[in-house]
Amino acid sequence: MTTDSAPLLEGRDLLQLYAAPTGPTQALRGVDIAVRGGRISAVTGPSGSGKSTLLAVLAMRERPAGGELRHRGRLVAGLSRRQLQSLRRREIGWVAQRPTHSLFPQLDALGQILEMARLRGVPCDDNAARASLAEVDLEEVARAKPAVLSGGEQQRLAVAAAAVGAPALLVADEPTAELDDDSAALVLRLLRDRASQGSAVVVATHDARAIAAADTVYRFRHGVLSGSQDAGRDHTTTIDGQGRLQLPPEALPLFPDRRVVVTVVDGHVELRRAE
Ligand SMILES: Nc1ncnc2c1ncn2[C@@H]1O[C@H](COP(=O)(O)OP(=O)(O)OP(=O)(O)O)[C@@H](O)[C@H]1O
Repeated sequence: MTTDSAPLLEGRDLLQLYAAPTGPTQALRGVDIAVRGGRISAVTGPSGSGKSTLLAVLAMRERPAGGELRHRGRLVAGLSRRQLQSLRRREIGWVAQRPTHSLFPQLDALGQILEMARLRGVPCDDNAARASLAEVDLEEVARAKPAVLSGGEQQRLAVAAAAVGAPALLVADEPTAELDDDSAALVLRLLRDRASQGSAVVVATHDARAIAAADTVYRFRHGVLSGSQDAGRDHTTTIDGQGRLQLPPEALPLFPDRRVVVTVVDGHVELRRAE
């Protein structure tokens, strides 16, 4: 398990470029990030802001065009293809934005779990695999292949498979996007369980349910990390006669132009940046 003092992954000045008809798109522009075991990190921001790109770089599916990524202190760029392949297979769980992209089309749900365990070198028999499916309420489709599952079932299966054996790094792109509240709660509980077993969990998300479940929220804008916030820090403040309140200093970078959308939900108030 990675402790708080030693990040599992450290990205410095990460840059990613993609070719586009109008010239290169800078999908990541100088991103610094440290990812630690035992925590859920949520990466959020508008569509096209670079969330998926960051996840692909952190999961070592893409090499950054610039900057450096270290894994347990070691430069990822210095790993051989074989080392990288073995690291990805054994230590990194990946849930693609389209869940079928991280599933084996020819295997049924039970087979997905067993195959992932085999690749990862984790002991797993049929009973253990069925227990993994039960965590996301998929026991009844144990013999179904991805093509016949609903979008939400595919998504839950992709998360369950990626989470087999609590990999050191578990990266999931929009893991709750297709899910109703009950299913989202199962997935978020599973992610929390793996974090408590030591996994560093990183999700890209627009989903308030996933953001609320995270320990740290990173906010992205135009490929730049515009702020981060640790959960669980309560601040007591007063509201004046006109309804004004003072935000804590660390909340201010979340509202660079000082415009805020205020929503009253279920007896509490949410503040978010006006887009
Ligand atoms: N393979 C690619 N080729 C070319 N451009 C790409 C590629 N992948 C991403 N981009 C561009 O890079 C930028 C960041 O995209 P990315 O998918 O990382 O954003 P995102 O925040 O995950 O968006 P969404 O919330 O819509 O999934 C966008 O401008 C996108 O068009």
